[in-house]
Amino acid sequence: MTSQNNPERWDIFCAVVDNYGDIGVTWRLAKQLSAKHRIAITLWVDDLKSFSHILPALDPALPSQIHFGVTINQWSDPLPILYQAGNVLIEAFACELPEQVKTRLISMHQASKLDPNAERPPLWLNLEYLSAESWVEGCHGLPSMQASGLKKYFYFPGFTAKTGGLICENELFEKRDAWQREPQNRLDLFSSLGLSGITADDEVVSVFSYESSTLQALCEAWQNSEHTTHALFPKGRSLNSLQPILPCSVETLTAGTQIKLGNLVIHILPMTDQEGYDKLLWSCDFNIVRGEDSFLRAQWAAKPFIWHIYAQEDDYHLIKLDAFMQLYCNNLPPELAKSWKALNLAFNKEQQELTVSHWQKLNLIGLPLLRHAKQWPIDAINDVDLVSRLVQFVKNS
Ligand SMILES: Cc1cn([C@H]2C[C@H](O)[C@@H](COP(=O)(O)OP(=O)(O)O[C@H]3O[C@@H](C)[C@H](O)[C@@H](O)[C@H]3O)O2)c(=O)[nH]c1=O
Repeated sequence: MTSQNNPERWDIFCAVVDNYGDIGVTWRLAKQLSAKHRIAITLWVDDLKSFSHILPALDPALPSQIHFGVTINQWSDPLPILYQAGNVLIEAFACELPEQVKTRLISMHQASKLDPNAERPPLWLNLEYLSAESWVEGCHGLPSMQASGLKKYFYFPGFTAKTGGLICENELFEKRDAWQREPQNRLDLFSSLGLSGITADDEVVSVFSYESSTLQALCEAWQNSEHTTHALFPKGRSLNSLQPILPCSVETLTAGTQIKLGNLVIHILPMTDQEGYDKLLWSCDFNIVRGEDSFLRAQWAAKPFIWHIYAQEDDYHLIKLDAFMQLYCNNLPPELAKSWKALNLAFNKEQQELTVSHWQKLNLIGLPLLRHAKQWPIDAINDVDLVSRLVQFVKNS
């Protein structure tokens, strides 16, 4: 089936490695291609159960269903639904395509070599992970010749004009600004999430990170600080690090639970859909985020943040962290840049005391950082978002 105004049909394949990032990014991509460009998108996902955590309306038992105009198919072996080649085929993050799909691509390729009128295979792209490293510009868009003679192109998201860009929906910033202009919105959101006792003057921090001993250190600092801090933790990995300071076992915590420790109130959040999570980021004073998608959404939220980067072998993630921090801090006053970088580095290296001391310094210089956080999305988008660049890339290929 194709969409009303656009005859194109694209397939996206996503294997959920662990966590929610792979499906989080591909789901945003699929929704935007469908909504903005009216392309008929089929998203094939191998783990619908994980997907349902960020799309609660999804029924993991169904082999095929439609949400936000996107057809979502179960990817199991063999595929429960016949793969019918469209115009474009995206494999997310180098996932290994199903045999049936590869066989189909090869037979289409061979047929089109013999007969110029035969249907051509779809344009095949591999969507890569986001990185701010400079080599990305040189690799974005390069083809790789497969043994079958087919070409696969590497599509690299990135922060500069020569990369594939960043996923950002139309009018996202206008919607965010309208939300943030009205202070009641955040209070209404908090109460709709079952959070009570948050007043307009309280500091609110969201925490969606991996396990880290620095979380305990930060919580202890908030506990002893002079003002009230509300720390919002979606049920998940970051909570494991708080066990030593919790009065009960982490396993018994459910959404809505509140734990008061001195001037700190820890709230356990339900996981919401992505639109709900965006609003949460817009509503907090500070966000601790991770991985790829929440990291980008924290930037679009125009609020200061710590990025807990996904750990890689030989500490390669620290190189990626540094590349991003250089870029993010380009237009920041040197002292502030130093402080924000030091905080992020200390958090990622699990240096507890340093994290706390840099956090405390950051509070003193909070306002310029907030101003920077507001300007950054406008600079980072570099005129055109990822989906627009991707559609153009496909047209030019
Ligand atoms: C907390 C929360 C998150 N989310 C979404 C936001 C994101 O789309 C997604 C989380 O994804 P990330 O922030 O990328 O973090 P992650 O740690 O879950 O994913 C990671 O997975 C690894 C396998 C990848 O290699 C990493 O690069 C990274 O993407 O969950 C919700 O929709 N609702 C929620 O309540």
